[in-house]
Amino acid sequence: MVTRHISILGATGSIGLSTLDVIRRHPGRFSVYALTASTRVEELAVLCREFRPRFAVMADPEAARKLAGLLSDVPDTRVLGGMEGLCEVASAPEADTVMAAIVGAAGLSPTLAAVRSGKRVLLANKEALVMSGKLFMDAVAEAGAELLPIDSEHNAIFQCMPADKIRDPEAAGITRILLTASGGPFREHTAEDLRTVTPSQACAHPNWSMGQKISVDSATLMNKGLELIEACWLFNTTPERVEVHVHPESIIHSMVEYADGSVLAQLGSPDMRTPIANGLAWPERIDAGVAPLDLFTIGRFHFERPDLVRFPCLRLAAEAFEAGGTAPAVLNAANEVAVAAFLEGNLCFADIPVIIERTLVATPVEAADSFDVIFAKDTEARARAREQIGLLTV
Ligand SMILES: NC(=O)C1=CN([C@@H]2O[C@H](COP(=O)(O)OP(=O)(O)OC[C@H]3O[C@@H](n4cnc5c(N)ncnc54)[C@H](OP(=O)(O)O)[C@@H]3O)[C@@H](O)[C@H]2O)C=CC1
Ligand SMILES: CC(=O)[C@@H](O)[C@H](O)COP(=O)(O)O
Ligand SMILES: [Mn+2]
Repeated sequence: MVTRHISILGATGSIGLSTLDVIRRHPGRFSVYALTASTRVEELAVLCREFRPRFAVMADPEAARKLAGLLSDVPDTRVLGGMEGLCEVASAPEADTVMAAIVGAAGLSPTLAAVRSGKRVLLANKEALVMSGKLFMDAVAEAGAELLPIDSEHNAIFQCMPADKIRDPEAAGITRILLTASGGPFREHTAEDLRTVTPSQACAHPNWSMGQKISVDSATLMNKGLELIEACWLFNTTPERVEVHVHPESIIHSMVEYADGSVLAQLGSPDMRTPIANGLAWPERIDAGVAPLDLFTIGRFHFERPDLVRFPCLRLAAEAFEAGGTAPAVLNAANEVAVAAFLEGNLCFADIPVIIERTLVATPVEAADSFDVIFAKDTEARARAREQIGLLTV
């Protein structure tokens, strides 16, 4: 058994901690090369004491100074700071695998650094791919990186496809991808109710325990919109061949339909350690610490169509993908700004799609010719989204 040397970007988050839980179960198989976080210094210090990585990186330079102080008696671990430090550990030759689990656009540069260094990249940070689409996939191909989907739906789809036809589903006889969605905590709320829901209600996902930003995305259905775009890039397909099925139990993580009428599905308890273990050990299977599925207790599965009137974010994402160029980067930036404003109590939940739509209208689409164009659009769209929030709240 060859030991994999892993850098975890976003180690203190929900995906980061689940990744470390799987690694903890297989001491000979995995070794931790680097752990990174943004501001949660104490949490990263505790993880460093347990896993003894060669590097620990705080995106925030002041936090990096604090971490160096906390780890002054841990000589095995060198502390770095800032985006430079993140990119350095993501591309270091000593690591062969990178878990990309930073939330949002902040993950794009370090994830890209890992891709360009030809690593096995375990992609949880869907925003990086949504923002840069073709540029990102071209970088994967050019560097010969091994991109494995960690997002539960995409990992399920990956498991239901022949491994050598991931980028050529038609050649595999695949006719459709059935992307499942829980519907989020407000699936049965009226449009009126959606005006008064709180951040803590939005973050209380019915089935998954996740970070705040993705939890709000699940509640607006923007998560499914981002995942629709993610599926199109990962599996080289079009939105017409991806159909969202609301499945409130979150047990079927997605399905793949074949020309002969077969539909293959991947099922499991809603626990991210399953797709994470799949990516870490692929093509082998290892224990993830996940309890066996008890279908007798679950009893029934339900399916319904998404309601695009109450949850317009899914429509907005499909339209941005259709518009192409920099539109998905604008969608993503506006969503990040709107979700942050909602979490801070400065925007009503029902106005999240309003801000995104107005930002998309106000920001001209350009050809996505380079990553520089994407980063510039991201900055421009954030400023426009903040302007729109200001207009709405005066
Ligand atoms: N949670 C889940 O089950 C799933 C998550 N994903 C995706 O995985 C990614 C991570 O999600 P999740 O784990 O829930 O998020 P969390 O908010 O729980 O964790 C985010 C991690 O990123 C770090 N971080 C935040 N901002 C920055 C920044 N500006 N620069 C560098 N690091 C930063 C955080 O550090 P700190 O702790 O210091 O703030 C933390 O380690 C997202 O893209 C999400 O969409 C996909 C499928 C499922
Ligand atoms: C665990 C995971 O992959 C999340 O993206 C999850 O899918 C969120 O659930 P819904 O967006 O389906 O509510
Ligand atoms: Mn998902």
